[in-house]
Amino acid sequence: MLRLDSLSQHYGDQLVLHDISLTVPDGQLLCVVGPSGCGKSTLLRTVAGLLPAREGTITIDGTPVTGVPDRLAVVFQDYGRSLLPWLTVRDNVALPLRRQGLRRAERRAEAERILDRVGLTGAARRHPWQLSGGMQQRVAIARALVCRPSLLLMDEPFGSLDAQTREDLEDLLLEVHRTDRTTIVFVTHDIDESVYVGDRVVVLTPGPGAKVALDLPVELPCPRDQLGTRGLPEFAALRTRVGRAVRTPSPAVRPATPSGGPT
Ligand SMILES: Nc1ncnc2c1ncn2[C@@H]1O[C@H](COP(=O)(O)OP(=O)(O)OP(=O)(O)O)[C@@H](O)[C@H]1O
Repeated sequence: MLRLDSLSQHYGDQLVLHDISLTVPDGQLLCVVGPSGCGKSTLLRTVAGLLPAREGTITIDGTPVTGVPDRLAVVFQDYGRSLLPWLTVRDNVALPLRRQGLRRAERRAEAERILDRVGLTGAARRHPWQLSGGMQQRVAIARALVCRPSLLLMDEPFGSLDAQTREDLEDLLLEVHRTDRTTIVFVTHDIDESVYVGDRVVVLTPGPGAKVALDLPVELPCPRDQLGTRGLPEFAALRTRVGRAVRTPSPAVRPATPSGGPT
């Protein structure tokens, strides 16, 4: 379980996040949305242990986050810079396995297994620059999954992809999540995307000093379907609530209880 207690964050004297408390139960896919510049990426960087919390605490299964936690993986929007161009796709994906002491053949076999899973069978020997943007982001997702993370942080991972590729990768993410039940914190500025992929959507107020404006369970039927789910009246109602919260921030609300598990 990921838990944020009264978390505040600053850059120098600039207050970015103020008094954020959230509990994310194991296996939940939590989406975080909010106006540009409110501090969504800062929140993820703090949870990832890349920035020390200025005030408050973050714990994972009761252990305080004081550096980059074990079994954490992060996927960023900028796949072009996160993959190493001189390595093959397979070796990019296998890279995190070096720390686990596996032999090269074992690392490669595991990487190929994950590549099959993300729909990149046959791409193992190519280089990232020989792939489309969507394929490169699939490689980045495969690399994040190869160590079987217990917590996956995603920072606008599909933000620079075209609409069709984005939908394909949203469905890939949902499929992976349905199978692995990894806890995922997914930052997006896309309100529809947050409702489509999330078990729960948290909206932050504009900064400085962003707080939780809305904490909303998403109780849409699973498995989700791009046309069917987005056509549901419940989807439209949730999207409207999230959209209103993004545009007209309401006073901070109490966080959802841990019992609000995955749908
Ligand atoms: N390394 C940094 N040093 C100083 N200020 C920073 C740094 N990174 C971000 N900021 C500032 O902190 C605030 C929050 O930035 P952050 O990137 O977390 O917001 P965001 O909600 O993810 O934005 P966007 O939706 O546009 O990606 C902004 O005012 C930004 O300018």
